[in-house]
Amino acid sequence: TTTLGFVFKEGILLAVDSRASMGSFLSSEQVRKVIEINEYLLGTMAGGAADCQYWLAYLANHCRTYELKNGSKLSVAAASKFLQGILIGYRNSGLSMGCMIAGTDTTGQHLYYIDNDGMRLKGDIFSVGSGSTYAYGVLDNHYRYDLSLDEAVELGIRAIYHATHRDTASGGVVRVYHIHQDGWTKVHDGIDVVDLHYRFAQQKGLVGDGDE
Ligand SMILES: C#CCCCC(=O)N[C@@H](Cc1ccccc1)C(=O)N[C@@H](CC(C)C)B(O)O
Repeated sequence: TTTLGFVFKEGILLAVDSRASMGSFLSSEQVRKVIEINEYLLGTMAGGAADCQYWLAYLANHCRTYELKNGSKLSVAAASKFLQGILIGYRNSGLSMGCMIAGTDTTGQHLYYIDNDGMRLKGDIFSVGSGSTYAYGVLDNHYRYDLSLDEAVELGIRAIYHATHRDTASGGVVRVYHIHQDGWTKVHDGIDVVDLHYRFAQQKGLVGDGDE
């Protein structure tokens, strides 16, 4: 998996791949690694598919229950802290989860990283998953706070593409979400990384894919 998120002047950009694997076996190219917790919160998944799916759905349920009971929404900080509390409770029990919780609330847009150790970090740029080192190479090189939405989308796509090219556990399609003050918008629901490969190869003037 390669997932990434960064804060920029127009909000937060999230981009993920869609591959699931079990060792060298490719179990899916269509996983949805961004969970739409509600219209103002998104979660990303990396690590154990079952662990991520279950606990992010559990968080979504908690957010909805809280809203119905209290007539107000949980902040991004509170929602991410709730997940952290669960993972702390299951420390050393074998959960494998590297998640981001990103969203908008009355104080603006916020991005958190949470993992199975119970680590919770607020930040401006994260990449999580087996391909994250490759994505950071692209992100750390080209990130600017002042990116326009189109530039941010382009950067997210490129960073995920390069990670899927080098990391065998990442691949499939790229999904991109934009979080802004009114909630989130799905920008791309599945760009095939093979198409991106040949598009970028063309731009580089590589006729084939480099191994003629
Ligand atoms: C579909 C299916 C089976 C998925 C098995 C399964 O969880 N694979 C994991 C890798 C893993 C993790 C821990 C133990 C073993 C195997 C996987 O593909 N994780 C990706 C993200 C999830 C959300 C799809 B990514 O992190 O590579």
